[in-house]
Amino acid sequence: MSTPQIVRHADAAALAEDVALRLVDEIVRAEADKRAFHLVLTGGGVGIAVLEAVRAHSAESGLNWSHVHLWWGDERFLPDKDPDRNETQACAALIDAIDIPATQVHPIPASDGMDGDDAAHAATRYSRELAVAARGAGPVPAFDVCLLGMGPDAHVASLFPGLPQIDEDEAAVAPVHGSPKPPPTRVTLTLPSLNASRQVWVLASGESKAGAVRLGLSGADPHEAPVAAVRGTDKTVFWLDEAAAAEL
Ligand SMILES: O=C1O[C@H](COP(=O)(O)O)[C@@H](O)[C@H](O)[C@H]1O
Repeated sequence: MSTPQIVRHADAAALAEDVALRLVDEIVRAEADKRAFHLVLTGGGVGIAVLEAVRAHSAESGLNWSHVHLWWGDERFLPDKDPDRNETQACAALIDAIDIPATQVHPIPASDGMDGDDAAHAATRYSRELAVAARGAGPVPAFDVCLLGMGPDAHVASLFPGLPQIDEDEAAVAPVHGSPKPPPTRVTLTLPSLNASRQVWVLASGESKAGAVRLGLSGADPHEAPVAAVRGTDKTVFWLDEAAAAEL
């Protein structure tokens, strides 16, 4: 488990641009090393802004996506193509514009998919897909980079303060009911899955996130501030703008 590093930028635009450039570097390095690159995507304002910036750099540089796998840290359990699904937003921001094999895009099932509106079944289905990709090396692949937006309440993925999923240590993926942020039903990777990532990148911009950033970096109880518990095996980076860093 790694000690968090902090990278500060003037504003959200500069933050998204820098994260996008670093991500492109990581993808290029994996290609040079001839290895697959497993990337966990996030929803939320900065997370989607990062994907838009990656799209621009991908087009400029002719980035090769053939070795990249895209996963999601959480999903709002809504029908396919619903504009509030993290997948729908990621497709509009990036995925529809890149040449990536469809079999390497791994969305969390929608509420009108094979499992109907049963979020528990959807979570089980996703954990099976992760296990297959891990090829026996564990319940999930060792993700190369895990992007995590963070709410003002210090939630990451769909691990919310006061909800039980933070303590889930067996299932790789969990259903969430009664989320304080709409929609109430979600599906989330659990803490052991997120923390199997080589690099965890927490993205936060704006003054509403300043208190949560402070908690995330000061050893707070993960039941009150789930962001305090996410750490990569090699590296953890909190990418902040000045407003989000104001209480450090
Ligand atoms: O609902 C969600 O919100 C968070 C953060 O969103 P933001 O707009 O406050 O940045 C995101 O991390 C999560 O993936 C998503 O489902």
